[in-house]
Amino acid sequence: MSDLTLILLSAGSSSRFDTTVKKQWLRIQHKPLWQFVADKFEKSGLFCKIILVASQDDIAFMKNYADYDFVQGGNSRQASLKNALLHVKSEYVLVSDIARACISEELLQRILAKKGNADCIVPYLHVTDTIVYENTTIDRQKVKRIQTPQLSRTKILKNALQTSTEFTDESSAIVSYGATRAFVEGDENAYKITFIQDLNKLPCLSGPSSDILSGNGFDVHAFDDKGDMYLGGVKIDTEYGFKAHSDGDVALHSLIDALLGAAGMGDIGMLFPDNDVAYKGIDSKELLQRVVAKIYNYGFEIINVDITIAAQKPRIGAYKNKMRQTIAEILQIDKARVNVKATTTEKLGFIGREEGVGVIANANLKYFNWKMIG
Ligand SMILES: Nc1ccn([C@@H]2O[C@H](COP(=O)(O)OP(=O)(O)OP(=O)(O)O)[C@@H](O)[C@H]2O)c(=O)n1
Ligand SMILES: C[C@](O)(CO)[C@H](O)COP(=O)(O)O
Repeated sequence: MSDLTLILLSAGSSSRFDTTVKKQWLRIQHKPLWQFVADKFEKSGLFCKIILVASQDDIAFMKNYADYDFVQGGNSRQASLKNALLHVKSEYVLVSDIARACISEELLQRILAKKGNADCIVPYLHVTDTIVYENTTIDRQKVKRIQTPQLSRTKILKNALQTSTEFTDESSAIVSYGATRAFVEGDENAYKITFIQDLNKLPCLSGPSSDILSGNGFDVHAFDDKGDMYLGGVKIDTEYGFKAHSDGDVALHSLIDALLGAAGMGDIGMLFPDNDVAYKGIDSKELLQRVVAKIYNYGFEIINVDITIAAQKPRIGAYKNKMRQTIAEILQIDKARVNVKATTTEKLGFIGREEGVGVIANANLKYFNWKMIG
């Protein structure tokens, strides 16, 4: 049985990456980056346990992809690491940034070959540029660029992190604690994705699949003889509204389900339960905005949507253009890619009897093509 646990840190918010997608959700074919990295480590068969640290929201979605041990992250890299360490019992722990996506077998073996030589084994690279610190040129022979993965004695690392000082890597905490660090040669390919331009430096990654992912949504709301009516994000001029926990915008609810369906993200009730007071009377445009943010964060782009409103009443024609405009703005796509249709049901069924409205929607997504940028 291995005495080594792997912790993959994936709870960052990608603020310096500065684009709509979080870097851990870039796709390699269909796989998110975090899964691509985790699967590669898992294949080595070296670990008794693999822990993925991620945000609470992400974990809910990550579970759809793979069965790793997921642990909720904290507000800093170090806080995330401390949360993960609570679940580590093995003598040794290897910690790596998910953002270092191209870790070679050779680098891993170089690190593991030194196991036991020091409390922390660290890969590093030489510096070849001139280094100026404030206004002084310093001896670059004495400077090292530190990478991950880093191999630590679990007990020492846990103790070293019992401090309020924030360290940017494990080895710095361990040295500050008075324990020992040994270096091994790093690897330029183990580059950390920090800025969008770093996507140029990842030889081990192929781009995302160009498949189109489609989803559908269906929702019905009964009329209420009081209240305001909202449909497709637009206030409709009626004397009646919809019975609902939210504002009852059945068109946006159907569209949300279509988007979630295409992304494989469940349904509206899972995200916004209708017994949660937080959503009482909520503007459905806000719900759509939250879903759209997730869709982009998780590495998707929206190609087009199509909505059919089945209503004997009210008449929709005069509002269609405003609905398209409103929805396009929230989805951050051209109005031309948002289609809204309306139909009666020829007086048949509950819609024909003017008891309520039903809406079906379709959405098509593709993956964010980071290869075009990188
Ligand atoms: N609260 C945090 C912050 C960072 N990380 C992880 O630590 C690694 C190194 O962090 P960095 O590259 O800085 O990622 P982000 O924090 O996402 O980036 P930024 O600082 O630009 O927001 C990443 O794999 C990141 O997911 C983490 O697990 N928990
Ligand atoms: C741990 C690390 O990758 C070593 O170089 C680096 O310190 C992480 O820094 P970040 O600011 O959390 O990306």
